[in-house]
Amino acid sequence: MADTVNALPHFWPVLQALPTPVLYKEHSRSRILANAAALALFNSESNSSPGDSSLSLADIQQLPLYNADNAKRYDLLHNPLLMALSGSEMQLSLLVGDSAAPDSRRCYQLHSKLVALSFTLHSSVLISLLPAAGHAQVISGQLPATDIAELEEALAFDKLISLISTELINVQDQQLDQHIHDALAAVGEFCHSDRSYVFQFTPDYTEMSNTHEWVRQGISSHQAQLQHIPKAALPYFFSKMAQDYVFAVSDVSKLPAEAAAEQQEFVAEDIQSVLCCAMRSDEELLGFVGCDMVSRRRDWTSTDLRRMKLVGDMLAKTLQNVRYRQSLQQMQQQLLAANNELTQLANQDGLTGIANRRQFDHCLNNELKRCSRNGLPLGLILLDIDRFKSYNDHYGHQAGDAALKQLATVLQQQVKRQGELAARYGGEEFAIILPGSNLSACQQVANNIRQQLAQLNISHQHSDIKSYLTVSLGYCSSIPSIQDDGLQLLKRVDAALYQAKKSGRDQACPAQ
Ligand SMILES: Nc1nc2c(ncn2[C@@H]2O[C@H](COP(=O)(O)OP(=O)(O)OP(=O)(O)O)[C@@H](O)[C@H]2O)c(=O)[nH]1
Repeated sequence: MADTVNALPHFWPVLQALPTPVLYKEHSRSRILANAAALALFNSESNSSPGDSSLSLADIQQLPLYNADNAKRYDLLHNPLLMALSGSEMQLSLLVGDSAAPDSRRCYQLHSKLVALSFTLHSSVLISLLPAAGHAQVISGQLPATDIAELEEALAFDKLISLISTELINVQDQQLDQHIHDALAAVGEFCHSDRSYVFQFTPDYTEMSNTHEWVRQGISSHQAQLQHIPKAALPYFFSKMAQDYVFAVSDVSKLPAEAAAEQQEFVAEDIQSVLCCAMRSDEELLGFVGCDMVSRRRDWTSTDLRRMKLVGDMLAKTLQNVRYRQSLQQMQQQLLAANNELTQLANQDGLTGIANRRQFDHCLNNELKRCSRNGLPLGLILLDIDRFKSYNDHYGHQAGDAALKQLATVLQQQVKRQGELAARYGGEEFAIILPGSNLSACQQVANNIRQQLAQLNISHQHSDIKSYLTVSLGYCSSIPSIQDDGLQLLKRVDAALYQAKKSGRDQACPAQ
């Protein structure tokens, strides 16, 4: 993944070195950073690899946290770390430690705060655990009645889903995979399944691929083999999914005869029970989310179904959002490219391809202001082909067009520096803007143009000037004042061009 995604906040080394366990979670990221003291505290329960300073939501859920007042283990619904990570500011005592050895549990004071350390729009959460003096008195709690337990479990699941969906609402494209993985891990842990996964269908519903997977420790993964599975390989599954949007099998050995291919696949993956729910958005079947039981069989209940459907709906909306966003971005890029093309067309002369009058006016205005601000001279050359009417008359309009293009190429070669522009001013008249050029530099450019045109030797046997095509040029240069406008400058350079014509053509005259 890109460095920017994994990059640690700049203040992290400070928190990392603190002797106090600290957790830090940025609003827009699923990752929960844990400093060395926190990793040491949670080490035995965390799945994090050595050297990794982050924990997942699933890691946090597994931590053995106990209420300091009654020594009861916190369930998911009341887990203070999860509550703090979802944005509740709090301060409370809790016990952390071994479930088998109550005496080894240590008491911590949990402080959580919403902070804006990373200058993002959204707050981040900073949690610290200060060791508290002594153990709280352990009170043996009573087991809750079954219906309360069920209610609590249902509430806990809803809380978990709301936590995950909050993460998914703001998910950035490059974080999507991590978030889906976190969601699958949380669902897998919560539903006590051995695998949980997401498959996506191709838009024509002829193939499916296992795009995301979570597996319990010790359970084998089959994701690599479950890519591009054609409809023909698992016809029963594909038709069930398209028809019912659910595939729930409590005992795979009891699948009907027409599901022989599916049964063979389930046996190969050691699956005893399987539950899959469609991910649908706007009636489109995007894929499905599912879970497997490997270590034991399980009779799926309506609650299991409801939960899996909830997760499927949530992931479908997320995937669809990402797709919308991607197609919107694509459309924006196409619009931008079309816009650029239009702007270019609007500023280009159709015949010669150099700047047109519109771009010339715009550029002259800008350069006048820029040179006036910086006290720089602004040079301007105006030129006109000599005896072009007779050229057209004798050689034809098409040959005239070709000559205009050749001249434009010569002019374009003169402009190299930033702000310089060669343009077709109109008809057979051209202009060059030369910011920063004094009168002698302009004269130099004008002479270059005459020389290069002479070298091209575009035959004009009907000219009374030379036997080839020539141009007359007027040029001027001055440091513009703030009141100067382009019109005054053009009048001066036009008068110089008129002078060049009057003096016999094929020459360059400076403005007075
Ligand atoms: N082939 C072609 N000719 C053009 C184009 N635009 C203008 N012209 C021609 O340019 C010629 C300009 O002629 P005039 O303004 O009479 O000037 P001239 O014959 O060049 O003579 P002087 O400028 O006095 O040397 C006209 O015949 C126009 O038709 C164009 O896009 N293509």
